[in-house]
Amino acid sequence: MYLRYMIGTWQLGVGHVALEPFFPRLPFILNCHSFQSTKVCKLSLSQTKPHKAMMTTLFTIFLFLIPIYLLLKSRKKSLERLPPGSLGLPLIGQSLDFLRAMRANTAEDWLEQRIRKYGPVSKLSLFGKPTVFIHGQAANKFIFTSDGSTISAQQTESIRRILGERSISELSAEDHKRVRSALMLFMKPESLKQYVAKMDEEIKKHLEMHWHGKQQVTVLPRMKNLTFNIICSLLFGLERGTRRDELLECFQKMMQGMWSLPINLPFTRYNSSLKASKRVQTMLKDLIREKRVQLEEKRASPQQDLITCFLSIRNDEGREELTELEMVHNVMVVLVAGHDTSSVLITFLLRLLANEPAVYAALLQGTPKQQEEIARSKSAGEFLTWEDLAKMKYTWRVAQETLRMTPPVFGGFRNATKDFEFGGFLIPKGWQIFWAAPMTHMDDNIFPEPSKFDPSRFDKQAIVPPYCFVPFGGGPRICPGYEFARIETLIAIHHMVTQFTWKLCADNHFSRDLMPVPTQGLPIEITPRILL
Ligand code: HEM
Repeated sequence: MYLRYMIGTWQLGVGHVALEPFFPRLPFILNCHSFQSTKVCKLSLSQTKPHKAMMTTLFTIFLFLIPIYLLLKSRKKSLERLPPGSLGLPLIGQSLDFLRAMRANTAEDWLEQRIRKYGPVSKLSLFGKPTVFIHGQAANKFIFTSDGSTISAQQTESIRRILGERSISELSAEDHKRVRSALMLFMKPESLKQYVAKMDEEIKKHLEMHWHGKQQVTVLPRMKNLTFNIICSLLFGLERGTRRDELLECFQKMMQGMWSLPINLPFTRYNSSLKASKRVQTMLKDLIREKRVQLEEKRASPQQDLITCFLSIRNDEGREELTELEMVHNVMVVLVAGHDTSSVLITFLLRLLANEPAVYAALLQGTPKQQEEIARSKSAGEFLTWEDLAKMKYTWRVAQETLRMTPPVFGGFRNATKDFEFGGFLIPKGWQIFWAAPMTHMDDNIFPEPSKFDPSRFDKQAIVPPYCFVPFGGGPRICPGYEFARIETLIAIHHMVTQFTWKLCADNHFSRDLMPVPTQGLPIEITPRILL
């Protein structure tokens, strides 16, 4: 606003009409320059030498002012084409308001208010950067499918400093494809099939240790622990022990400061997050080096875990396809992207099943084959198989509906890599673009009666319009952990519903930090269940 005001004032000062009082002879000077041969002019020029000097000075000033005038005019034009809204205070912008709304679980309303006030495209400032908020099916499609020449997926500088500049989310074009295909080699369904039994074992162990013999469980922290352990064991081959505990401790510190204000002073959350990130990186480097030796000595196999898989992918020259830094940063990003999200999904599924007895009953005993029947078909100690998971269709629909109503990832950012137009507005190079999943998930034109929990919406995937159900994002950057998350969620829910019943001990509210967090982490009272 201040800038606009200044430019407006400038314009008045140098504009054609306003200039005349300051330079009453300006038309004359111009005429002189262009028509020196006219009689009047010749006469005038020959009159006095000081007069001529003054005119030359004024002419020089004028020539100097023209480019400034044109620059400011085009700037003003650009500013006028920016989306409506305010950038707020420098650095802080609307970050605190937004974080406050997230914590109060009113972020959807906060965004709706913006839409009512400013329309479908508006500007604001989040996490230290000017930002444009866009929403809806077309906006999602644009965000998820635009290539790096218009927008890039880079995280904010503050997050990049924690997660590293070579992580998949920072990379674009060929680099992104190269790292993503390395990741997908391990994360594709055909590969993950082999790990169903291992995941099953990890989940059973978790229930034995933390659920059986207990009357109360606080779900969210337990699930974070579980999903962290699953990733450590399956993706990094890091089994239970002090090393895993130390990694977990550092990792939790790192996560705590990720979405705080990026002020790097000794007492800030951000500062301790940066320190924890350094420690996590050192630990991962050590792990990678150990695994490299194990592979060389044939004590490990390429398919053993994600790290051995990364180390075994070779380029045309026979060298490792990913640099060591890329391995470290991508292992970190998988740890962050994979463990919090899935733990939130499982937690909110347990909350939902406590609140919706009919859904719980259908999931347990419905037809065709649901969880109870699948459990009955297993002998003691036998692990679930890929085929068992294929039968859990209703459970996954319930999970999808949970993801629609409470997406673990509220939204995300992209960066404009050049000036471009969206919705008739200019989005300048360097600005962030912010998308939010609930804006389509809770749109009653897309999902009628959006506040009603209705898993049948996902009976036939085809009826959900594209780019409207986006808990896993979309396009070339769609979550590569989708299948991994599906498998661990189905196995966890299978064991929980067949071995326990539960009821909530606290109220039903939740806040967002940025992930959804139920009151007190969702304490539940559990009772063991016997299969008949
Ligand atoms: C319920 C569970 C999960 C949800 C809701 C979820 C959600 C998302 C979303 C929305 C994105 C896209 C962000 C964007 O486009 O800006 C994403 C990307 C990503 N996710 Fe997930 N995710 C989940 C589980 C996982 C798991 C289990 C892993 C790994 C083990 C994982 C790894 C990743 C990675 C590496 C990316 C970045 C992909 C890229 O930039 O190409 N996610 N996830």
